[in-house]
Amino acid sequence: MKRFILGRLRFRRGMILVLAMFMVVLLAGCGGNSGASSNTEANKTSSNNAETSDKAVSAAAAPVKITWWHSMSGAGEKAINKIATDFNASHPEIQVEAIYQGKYDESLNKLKASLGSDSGPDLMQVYEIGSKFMIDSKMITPVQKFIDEDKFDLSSLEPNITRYYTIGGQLNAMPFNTSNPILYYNKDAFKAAGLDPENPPKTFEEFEAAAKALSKNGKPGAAIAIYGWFMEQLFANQNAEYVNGGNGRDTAATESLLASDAGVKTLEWWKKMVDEKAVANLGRDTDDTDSAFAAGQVAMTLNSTAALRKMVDAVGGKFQVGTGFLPRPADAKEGGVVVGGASLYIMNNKPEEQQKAAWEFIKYVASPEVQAEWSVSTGYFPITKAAYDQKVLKDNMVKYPQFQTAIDQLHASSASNATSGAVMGVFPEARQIVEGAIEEALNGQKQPKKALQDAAAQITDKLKQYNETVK
Ligand SMILES: O=P(O)(O)OC[C@H](O)CO
Repeated sequence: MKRFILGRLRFRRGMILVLAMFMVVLLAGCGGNSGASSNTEANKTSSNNAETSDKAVSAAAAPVKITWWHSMSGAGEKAINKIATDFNASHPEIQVEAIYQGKYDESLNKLKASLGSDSGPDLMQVYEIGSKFMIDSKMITPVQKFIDEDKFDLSSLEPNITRYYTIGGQLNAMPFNTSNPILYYNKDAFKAAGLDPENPPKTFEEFEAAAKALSKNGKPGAAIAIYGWFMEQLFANQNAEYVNGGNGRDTAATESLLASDAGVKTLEWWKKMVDEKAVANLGRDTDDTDSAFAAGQVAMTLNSTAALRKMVDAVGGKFQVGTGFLPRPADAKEGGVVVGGASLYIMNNKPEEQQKAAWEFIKYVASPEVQAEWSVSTGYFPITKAAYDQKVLKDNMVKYPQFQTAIDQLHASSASNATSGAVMGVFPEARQIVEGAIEEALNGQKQPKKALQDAAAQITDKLKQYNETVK
């Protein structure tokens, strides 16, 4: 593809330069022996022609412009802007404009609103749970098309990552920012509470015991945000599927399994800790739990590895930040985490030249060098194994060994439909419904099982409606 675009531009540029040089030689020849003034004239003419040809070159070489909508703020946005700037500097034939469009939900809604017009982007970052919707919408060109045409080698990509985005036998989007949820804990507070700072809790039971030990005078020792992603991950960590149809991967999901044993066990555990005042309920936003953790108000929390750079910076050495795996019930022997974060889609309503330029950019973003820098600047782990050989990543691991946890957790996850992640077109809505159910249970409005059953019925209903529309 790059060869195609570059080839066309270079051919045009080359032809213009050859013509310009021919004119210069011709005019210089015309000046002949006519002395200094004639030479000056010839030089002028030559320089005029060169100027004309430069203009022609720059007009002919006008870069292909592509817009990239993304949802990264803070450290992520800074890193994204750097990627785009560096790419533009090294690829003058393509210019990428990165535009922040709000959090994942918001940017996807903006994309939906842009459908039917060409006001949308060329390249779109969509969170993992938007995958099925993006495919069913038929508004994308699967990256598999470019991979095949370009014979792009996927072998160095993390299989656990491509597994998530391989739906319908092909890679529809290129993974970009990949994460999983980890435990963040305050090593100093652990020491003070008589807990082992080098041995974070691994099970639900150990987490509860640690949270109690860290609680003081009715002030909870931990906080967990009401984030549907955690429920999804805590299911996978018990190797439990979230929807039927092999987690929606074998056949289209028609039923939510939210109220199954894995869900009930998880929500009962969570509610018990809130009732015991071992875990604080600070609402849905992980920014609030992060702030409480960074301020030393709670000593354990859960969040994406994507928050790691920000967290380490926010704590600023006030205490030692420890990281651990996401806990699971002691009797759950298998499972693992699902790849979170987002991937990049090429929109199919843009001219072919722009789609190819978007693919060029994707390849750059997937390179070991860019992935290593991206990982160090954020906490997302690299999509390619080759990034681990990059010095910048190696140095960062030495300085911040916490960055290793999510990678180890990813590699420790067993491969199954549960850990590949659920697939459903109504996932964004389903996540909101789940968060409502968790709230109802934690606030005591409903028993955990009842809250989950009601939510599961709503999701199943949405799945039914959705499946009707995509038939
Ligand atoms: O915060 P991120 O980017 O790690 O994403 C978390 C979830 O996967 C979003 O659905």
